[in-house]
Amino acid sequence: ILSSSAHSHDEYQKTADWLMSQTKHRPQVAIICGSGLGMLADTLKCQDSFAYSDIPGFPQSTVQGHAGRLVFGELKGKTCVCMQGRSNFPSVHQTTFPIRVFKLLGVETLIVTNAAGSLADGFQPGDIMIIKDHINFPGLVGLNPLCGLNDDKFGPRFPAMSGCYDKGLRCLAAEIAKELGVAGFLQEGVYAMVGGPNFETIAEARLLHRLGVDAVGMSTAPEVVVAAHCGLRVFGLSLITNKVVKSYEDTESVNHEGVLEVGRLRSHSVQQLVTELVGRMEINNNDNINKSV
Ligand SMILES: O=P(O)(O)O[C@@H]1C[C@H](O)[C@@H](CO)O1
Ligand code: HPA
Repeated sequence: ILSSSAHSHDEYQKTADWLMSQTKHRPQVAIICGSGLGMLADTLKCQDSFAYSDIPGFPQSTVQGHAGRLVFGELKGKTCVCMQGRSNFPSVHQTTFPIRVFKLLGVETLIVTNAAGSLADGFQPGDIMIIKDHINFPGLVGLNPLCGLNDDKFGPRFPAMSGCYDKGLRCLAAEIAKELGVAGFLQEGVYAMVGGPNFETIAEARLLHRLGVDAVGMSTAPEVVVAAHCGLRVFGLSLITNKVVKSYEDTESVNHEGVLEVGRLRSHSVQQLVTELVGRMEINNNDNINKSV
């Protein structure tokens, strides 16, 4: 993360141009599939898919449980691009590189999903949390993808982040969850990104709990910051895969395999929820390719 350096506008444009030369799809919605949630990409119709390693300039997936493919296709009548796997730990600039490429492709809405541990007392493993807001701990201490020279073509130097998780989409998702019969394990709350890769100590977990964090993970906030900066509408879901250990009496401990296992158990519901949301969300005409940037 510390060795990050910003990309030039041309680098994003080159990758976007390459993708537009390889696929006829012009996506309106981009979906980042977190750990164990990558199957959504397999359900896209009329797919064109690309290994990250074949896409000029694209960061590689480094997290176990993440496939490392960019998949274009149709979902419920909307053109989507899915990241099947994210790269959590190279640098914040590399991690967020795809977001600006999506903007240049004409995407207007970003959906992010992740696996997270819960701090909130009422949350259980298997719950799905609509992200209401986030605390970007790495960002607060300067590990922020917007650090460095600002690219005014994407957005302002000092962007607002209040309201960066779209309220309309959050309400729509809650309605859909009721209809799908999954409202019983739907939550809404604050996601905190920590730097990882180690899971929290008990003292850290207690601190996060006292700060009002409902769920903690090691991703998502940088992508959302870059998306909000360039004017994308954002919706986020955390799949709660474990309770974060907050007591010295507790003998359980978290591990990544357990995170992936719960991810797999609930992935179908997350997939259904995202699919319906994409189907029902309103999209402005897909005519913003290269307009505001
Ligand atoms: O991409 P996500 O955030 O789902 O990746 C998972 C959750 C944590 O960030 C990390 C450790 O389990 O992997
Ligand atoms: O407990 C956790 N802590 C941090 N990241 C996570 N990702 C899944 N579970 C966790």
